[in-house]
Amino acid sequence: MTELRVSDLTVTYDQKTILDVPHASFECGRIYGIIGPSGSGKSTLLRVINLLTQPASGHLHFFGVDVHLPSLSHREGLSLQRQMGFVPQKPSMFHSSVFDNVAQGLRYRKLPRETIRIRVEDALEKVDLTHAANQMANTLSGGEMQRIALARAMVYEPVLLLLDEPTASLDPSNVAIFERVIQSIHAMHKTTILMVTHNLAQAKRLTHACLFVHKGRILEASDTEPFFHSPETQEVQDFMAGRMIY
Ligand SMILES: Nc1ncnc2c1ncn2[C@@H]1O[C@H](COP(=O)(O)OP(=O)(O)OP(=O)(O)O)[C@@H](O)[C@H]1O
Repeated sequence: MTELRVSDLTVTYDQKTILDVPHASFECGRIYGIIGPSGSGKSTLLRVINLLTQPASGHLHFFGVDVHLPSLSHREGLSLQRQMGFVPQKPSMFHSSVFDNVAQGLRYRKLPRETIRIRVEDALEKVDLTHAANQMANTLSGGEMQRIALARAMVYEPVLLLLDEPTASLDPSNVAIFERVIQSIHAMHKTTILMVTHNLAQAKRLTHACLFVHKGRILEASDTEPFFHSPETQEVQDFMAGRMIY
């Protein structure tokens, strides 16, 4: 069942179109990789879906809610945004404890104190940071901060999780931990996940389907197995083989 869809989407900067997506759809409960060369528009696509970038045109069908993106009100945007979790490449930490960093979103939502405590403890356990709950968040390692960001994004149980190159600056052991956490979160909640990644092996390991973005367009989209083993376009074949694409 398709639950997330964008249509007639264009993003322009200085009168130049940098994203042009007539249609893209994502099924509920699957993990998608968004792949493509640098500057092709991957992050912009993620930011449009997260309502951080306003497109020149486009509709978003978000789990039963249809919105015209250029005329979306702040209030409506906020209510949709609260159903999504976003993990950027380099998350910034609030100057407070790990616990407070994860609790912040729930406090904004004015949840009862005890509910917050239970949810935060549960999220910290999932990302294996229970032991660090009372430490200052900005004293932790890059890999641990990335897991705090994931806990922060997951703690209010979003229906959609958006990851923008979340492991790009991590060493292999932290990449492995982060991937394990993603897999266990997905197994537990069946969250729909969209992940921009430059790491092809990671996309193979984690995703059910992939999209290839090139020059602002989605050139290819298919399940992960055929995407990697029988790509249809020359550009994707070249990209997989490590050749320059134009
Ligand atoms: N705020 C902005 N103002 C002007 N141009 C922008 C802006 N944000 C992005 N762009 C341009 O839009 C294009 C797509 O950028 P985007 O960050 O989406 O690419 P990307 O595929 O995620 O790249 P990378 O893999 O290097 O992160 C690039 O040419 C970029 O320079």
